[in-house]
Amino acid sequence: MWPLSSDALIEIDHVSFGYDSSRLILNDLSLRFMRGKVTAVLGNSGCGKTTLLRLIGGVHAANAGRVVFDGEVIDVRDRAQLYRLRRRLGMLFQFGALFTDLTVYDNVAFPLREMTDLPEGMIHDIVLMKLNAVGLRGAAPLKISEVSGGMARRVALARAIALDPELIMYDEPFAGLDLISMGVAAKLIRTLNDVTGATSLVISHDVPECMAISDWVVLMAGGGRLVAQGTPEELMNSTDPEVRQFVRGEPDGPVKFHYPAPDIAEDFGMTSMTGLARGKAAAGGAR
Ligand SMILES: Nc1ncnc2c1ncn2[C@@H]1O[C@H](COP(=O)(O)OP(=O)(O)OP(=O)(O)O)[C@@H](O)[C@H]1O
Repeated sequence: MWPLSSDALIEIDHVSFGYDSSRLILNDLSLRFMRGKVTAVLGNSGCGKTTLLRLIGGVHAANAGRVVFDGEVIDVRDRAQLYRLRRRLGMLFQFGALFTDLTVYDNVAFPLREMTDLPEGMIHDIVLMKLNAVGLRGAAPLKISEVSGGMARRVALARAIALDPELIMYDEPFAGLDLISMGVAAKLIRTLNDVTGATSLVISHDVPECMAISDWVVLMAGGGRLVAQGTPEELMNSTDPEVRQFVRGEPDGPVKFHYPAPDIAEDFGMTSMTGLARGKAAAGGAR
């Protein structure tokens, strides 16, 4: 069911965007991210998922259309508005982007010290509370260089929620994690969303994890094209060949293995190939 606009914290309204004029990355894209929900944006590498997060964060301006945050159209030229909106937003980057020389504690304290005038005593309590929420209160004195990749991801999550954001954006939160750490991270995203009442936006390639924790799933393809959206159940049960191929990770389907290329015979200088040879070459994968 297409969500109502009043329930949306973020609205992407007919947005087109390209880093340069020669190629559109997002093409007339319209989406809504609902308050209090976990929405996953899935799609192949390069389809524009991170770009979409950048537009929501006001890093880039849309060439056409509007990005609306809680009823306010984001205007990247309005520094005061951007500062205000970014205060309401927590971002978990692909590889954590932590300060490796600082302790776990100081990493989480960083945004509180930078963005607020809270006394150290209060910062101490908030940091330990956030670390407790991700199960790492005991790791507070460790340096980032001393913790595992999965733990570092959880520290980054504690830091992302330090200022109690209304919107938490996760860029590839499961990348590079082993299966157990992946399950822990996925469960944490869901739990933190529900406990804090935040709205979460997860971009990822990991279909099973996203299906397990999301209320709504958006599937994008190259050129920022929206393939489908719906509940995880709706997408898992979809009969659309493109959706099926993606959610089931099938190698064959409408999404081609080969990047567009000239005819194989032409590339190998075999323009006079027999019909049989052509058939063999095609069976070899030139789909
Ligand atoms: N700063 C930039 N300048 C120019 N082109 C860029 C820039 N950032 C991304 N792109 C291009 O925009 C396209 C979309 O990139 P984007 O990172 O949004 O995709 P993605 O879906 O997040 O990919 P992935 O899943 O691999 O992270 C890609 O073709 C990429 O090369």
